[in-house]
Parts: sequence; C-alpha cells; structure tokens
Amino acid sequence: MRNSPKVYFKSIKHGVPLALIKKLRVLESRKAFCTPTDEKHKVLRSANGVTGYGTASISKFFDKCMWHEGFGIMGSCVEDAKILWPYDYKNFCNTMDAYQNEMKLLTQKLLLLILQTLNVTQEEMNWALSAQDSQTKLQLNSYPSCPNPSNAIGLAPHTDTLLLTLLHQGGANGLEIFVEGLGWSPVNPVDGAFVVNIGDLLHILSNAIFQAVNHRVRVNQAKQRISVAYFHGPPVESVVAPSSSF
Ligand SMILES: O=C(O)CCC(=O)C(=O)O
Ligand SMILES: [Fe+2]
Repeated sequence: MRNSPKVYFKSIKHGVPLALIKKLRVLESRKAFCTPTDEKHKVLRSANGVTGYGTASISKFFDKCMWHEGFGIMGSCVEDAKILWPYDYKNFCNTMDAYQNEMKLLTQKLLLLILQTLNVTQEEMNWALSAQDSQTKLQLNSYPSCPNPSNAIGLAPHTDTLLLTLLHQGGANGLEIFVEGLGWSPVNPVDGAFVVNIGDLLHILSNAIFQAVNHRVRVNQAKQRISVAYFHGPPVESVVAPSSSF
C-alpha cells in the first residue's frame, strides 16, 4: 500500500439509496438549472461566498470562461430555495438534506478506512473525521451541450482542495483525470457509483501516499452533463501537515 500512490477510486457498494441519487440528479438538480436566468440572479454567489449560483470557484485562476454553471449549498439551502421556488421549495431542500446526510456518513466510513492504512494518530483521526466542525459543501454542476466542444472546456484542470470529494456523475461523459505516463484518461460514469477524489489536504496529511488527482471536464455537443460533488474537509482554521506517523 505504502509503495503505490492512490489517486482516485470508484465506490459502488456504498449503501446510499439509488432512488435518492436519482431524485437528486434527475429531478432536483435539473430543476435548479432549468430555472430562468433572472430568477437565478436573485441568489447569485457573492464574491467570497460559496452558496448560490455562480461560475466555477476555480474561474479566478483562469483567463477564459468555462462552459459550466454551478449551484453551491452549505448545510441548509432553505433560504435560497425559498427565493427560487416560494411554493415548492421543500422537496428540493429535503432531497439536498437527505443526500448531504448520506454523503457525510459515507465520507466518514471511507476516510476511516484510508486513515487506518496510514496509522495516523488518534488526534489526527479525530481532526479529519470531526463530524461537528468539518467543512462540507455540496456543489451541483451543469455543463450545457456545447456547439463547438473542441473550443471550450467544462472545468479546467484542477485538484480539489479539501480531504475527500464524492462525485456523482450523470449519464454524460466528460470527466478526465491526468495519469502519469498515460495523459488525460476518461472516467466514464457508472450507474449509481461515486468517484472518490483525493483532495490536497489528504495529499499533505498522507505525505503523498494518497495523491490529489488532477482532473478536468470536457464538454459534449449532444448532451448536458450534470454532476454533484460533495467536498469534505477538517475545521476551517486547521493547520495541515504530514501525519506525525511519518
Ligand atoms: O463534473 C465533474 O465531473 C467534476 C466536478 C469537479 O471536479 C468539481 O466540482 O470540483
Ligand atoms: Fe474537482
């Protein structure tokens, strides 16, 4: 294990109800992106904010626009949802809450397994898993079909910043990871599966045994792509260093 860096894997037998995943993506995420633009503008993400509609948060590091639209949620989304759908916000919020609860449980299980292989200290384990103060974010992503895909990118190459990301991709291809020696390689959707991405903080904590994966999203001429990413990290003010077990 220690000799071979791990970058990403797929979680299939995860116990998250498939009906919930489908409802999240097919119904509620679609609804979020089908909302008319002037309504979306009522809940635009603020300059330093994380919730509401907006361009990809990595956009500030790139000169060109990405073919992407996102909706960020941290904890309860009831305030934004009430503005968007005053008479019909509960289904959306209930689905987002139920999904975030499932993601939290799954992240805890996966992180525990990962950290056990590293023999981190109990203190480091508590820090990484801390259920109370952890920072989590749910990000709904939409990549509309693009008339000229070779001239556009959905999401530019990046690594995720926190510890672990659980990504659910819909039916449309587009996600690619960079593999040393192979170059950009597709990670095509598997029905009901999650792509588990190692983030920068786990890369640091594990002293690069688990490596943050460089990934990007290509756009599609025929289909809109919808994906949902759940990011999990330690408390915001944390100082991160390689585990003292190294
Ligand atoms: O849409 C995807 O498959 C990737 C999304 C992603 O990388 C992100 O939200 O950080
Ligand atoms: Fe990402």
